[in-house]
Amino acid sequence: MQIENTFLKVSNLSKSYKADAPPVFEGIDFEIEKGEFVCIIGHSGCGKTTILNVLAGLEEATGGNAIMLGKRIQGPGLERGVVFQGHALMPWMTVLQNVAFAVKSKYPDWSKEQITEHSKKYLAMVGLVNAENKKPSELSGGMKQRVGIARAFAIEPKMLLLDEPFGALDALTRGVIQDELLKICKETNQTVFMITHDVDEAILLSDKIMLMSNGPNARIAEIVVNTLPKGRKRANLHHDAMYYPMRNHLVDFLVNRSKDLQVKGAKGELDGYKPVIVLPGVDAVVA
Ligand SMILES: Nc1ncnc2c1ncn2[C@@H]1O[C@H](COP(=O)(O)OP(=O)(O)OP(=O)(O)O)[C@@H](O)[C@H]1O
Repeated sequence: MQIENTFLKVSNLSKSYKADAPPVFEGIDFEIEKGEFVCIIGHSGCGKTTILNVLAGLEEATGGNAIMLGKRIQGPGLERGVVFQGHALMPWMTVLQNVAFAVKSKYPDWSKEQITEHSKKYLAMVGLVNAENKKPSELSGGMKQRVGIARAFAIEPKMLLLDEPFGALDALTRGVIQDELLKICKETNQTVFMITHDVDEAILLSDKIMLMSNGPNARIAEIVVNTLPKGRKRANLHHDAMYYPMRNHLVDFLVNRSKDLQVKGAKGELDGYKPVIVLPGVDAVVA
């Protein structure tokens, strides 16, 4: 089977938490290329976090598999960095120590100086040089989230997994961190899988947006190609001619179409279903 050329290939993934209940999701197929930024959107409970946890190796799928760079994902690994909504910092460690701890796990042979220098480089990237000796309890929510991002980037993961990392932040802080994330991803050609509920965030950041139908029996219903040119800026995004076709398409899905597949899935009528590939404002084709 020729899988080595695809960075990440997810095939026929399904998950059931209870044997006597329908699966949360099933028949999940998608691919991510190196350097791609992919967002996933869907209503609460369709299984987005479960998929991310399978990719992180924190959860086992019931069926199917996820293959990254030719190797099946099994268990957590430092080639994948995760940022959770709740930032999960170690409260007894300083900002620098939180990042350095992760760096030491990834590069156990490095000297203390190397680890410190590397950690500081990533703290600088997220604008936290002056906070390196603070404890998490002394930081704002936005600062904690930046430490989580610096920590995830500092282990130089091949894939970054972001579970609504900005969900709890105010709009201003969120915007600043989104800009930082975009900049770092561009500089490092980072591959990203990100869960968000915010369609504007998805339009700003992503190369493609996967839309999940409602659970149980959730599917990837559509893969929407982001037709807005790269180099996007929050301030003028809404002036782009592609912005409203894109935004309307995403919102229409969430409001109107997200339930459509659920009924068919519950009747077992979706065997072999492939997501529709959509280019809003341009065209719609079935894969
Ligand atoms: N450990 C678990 N045991 C049993 N059921 C679970 C477990 N984790 C998740 N579920 C169920 O699986 C379904 C999908 O949950 P998941 O958190 O993956 O959804 P989600 O799309 O990320 O939701 P949200 O947008 O609200 O975060 C939900 O119905 C949830 O109750």
